Amino acid sequence: MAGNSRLSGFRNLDVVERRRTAARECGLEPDALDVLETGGLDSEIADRMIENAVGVIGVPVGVATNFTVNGRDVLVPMATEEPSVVAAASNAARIARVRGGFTTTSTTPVMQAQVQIVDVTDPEAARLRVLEAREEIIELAERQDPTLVRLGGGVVDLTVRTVPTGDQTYVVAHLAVDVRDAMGANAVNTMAEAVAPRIAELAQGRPLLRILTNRADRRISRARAVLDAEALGGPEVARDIVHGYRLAAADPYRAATHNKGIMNGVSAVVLATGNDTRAMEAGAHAHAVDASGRYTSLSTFELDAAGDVVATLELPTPVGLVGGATRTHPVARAALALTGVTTARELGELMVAVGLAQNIAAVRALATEGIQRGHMSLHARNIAVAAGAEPEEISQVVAALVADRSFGADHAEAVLARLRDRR
Ligand SMILES: CC(C)(COP(=O)([O-])OP(=O)([O-])OC[C@H]1O[C@@H](n2cnc3c(N)ncnc32)[C@H](O)[C@@H]1OP(=O)([O-])[O-])[C@@H](O)C(=O)NCCC(=O)NCCSC(=O)C[C@@](C)(O)CC(=O)[O-]
Ligand SMILES: NC(=O)C1=CN([C@@H]2O[C@H](COP(=O)(O)OP(=O)(O)OC[C@H]3O[C@@H](n4cnc5c(N)ncnc54)[C@H](OP(=O)(O)O)[C@@H]3O)[C@@H](O)[C@H]2O)C=CC1
Repeated sequence: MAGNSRLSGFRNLDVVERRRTAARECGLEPDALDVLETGGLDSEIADRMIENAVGVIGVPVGVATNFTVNGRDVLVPMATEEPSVVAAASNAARIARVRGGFTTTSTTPVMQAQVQIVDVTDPEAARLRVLEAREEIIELAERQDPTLVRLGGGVVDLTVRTVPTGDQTYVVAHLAVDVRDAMGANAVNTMAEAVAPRIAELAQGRPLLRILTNRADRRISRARAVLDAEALGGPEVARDIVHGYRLAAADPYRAATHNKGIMNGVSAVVLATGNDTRAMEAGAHAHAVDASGRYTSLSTFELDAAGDVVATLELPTPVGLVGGATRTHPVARAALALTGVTTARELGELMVAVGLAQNIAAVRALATEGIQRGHMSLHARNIAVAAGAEPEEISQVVAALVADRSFGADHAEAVLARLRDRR
């Protein structure tokens, strides 16, 4: 948690000053974020993390300001290669703050593993035979992870489905497990492999796939924010934001982009905290398919009786504070310390608040001046560097590109050549 996340002028500090300021606001030691200077990972650690390691890739980590979540200020670490993402999240958090920021809730952190049984002659009866052994199967599963059970987690449910396919109907058992502060994939996969032979015996079939489902629809985090119409730019802007959302709700072509904007924020926090970006993305896009099978918007925007915009977002949040790279990656540890979260649920809720902020900023820009002014002004620094600008030339090239509202590579090279000619 931060004492105060409303750090106006934070952007004008240099990188070291920003680290010191963020650490101070979050009550951390002054050097607590210094590991971010180098990315925290050398080839030796990398070699222990993946196979055939040949090195590491750097990704910038920024801090989003202005966030209030459930009445408490928080500074948010975001790892992203995309310009304007951190600015946009901070911008929308500043607007949401006017009406108290983000309110979040979440379910118990339940992940599910699937056990597929093939070659079953009587799948409907097999389903019931497996359910009749519910207690025995749950006990066998929980024996695999005494730590989790000791921490108050463990199996919360056993369900069995029959899944008809072209030539046979599979029996598919689901183990639903409260994984506490873990992402939980390894934990539930171990359980699934342990119980599969017994389930197959009961079903009188052959066990095949035993793996978690990334459709983590029993582990949901939710965020809601009221956006003051005046702070958004006035009642017309508020109405146009809702029109922008409605297109995403009705049209899968727009929904994919709308949801990508949400994931700009979510994935950046997932990556900064050493969590599994693919699991989060898979869960989110599966959740974007509605009951009729149509891909739609993950968020909603409505006008309330006062004419303010109320924005909501619900997402599966398969993320942890233990396991995976969360404790082995030094940057992940520093990033988690910055957030001050103490449970995986709080982390998931924070991610959803950031996703909603990102979505609000993008849709507001699209419903008003368009995305290019804000986004390209910040991306112009990359364009200037790609055109060959030296550090002392970058700000002049950026200023010219923004003034000309022209961001092509040829134009940047021409601006740079003119600048050098004038010297
Ligand atoms: C870019 C802004 C924020 C400019 O917006 P602005 O109104 O020019 O900014 P401002 O200078 O008035 O500052 C307002 C606040 O924004 C923040 N801010 C502003 N600039 C900075 C900066 N340089 N560094 C750090 N923070 C910045 C900062 O919090 C600041 O308040 P302060 O704290 O200073 O009092 C705005 O235009 C915006 O929100 N645009 C949306 C950009 C966006 O969504 N980018 C994502 C990439 S595009 C994409 O991939 C997704 C998309 C768009 O396709 C999704 C979709 O279609 O839905
Ligand atoms: N499809 C997918 O998404 C897949 C993802 N993965 C990967 O799995 C990894 C995550 O798996 P995960 O199970 O979280 O990792 P771990 O197995 O590393 O961590 C979970 C274990 O940590 C121990 N633990 C200690 N403290 C806690 C606590 N407070 N809450 C919960 N558990 C605690 C538990 O038991 P104990 O101490 O006994 O270990 C638990 O089983 C990620 O790296 C992910 O990329 C893997 C396969 C598939």
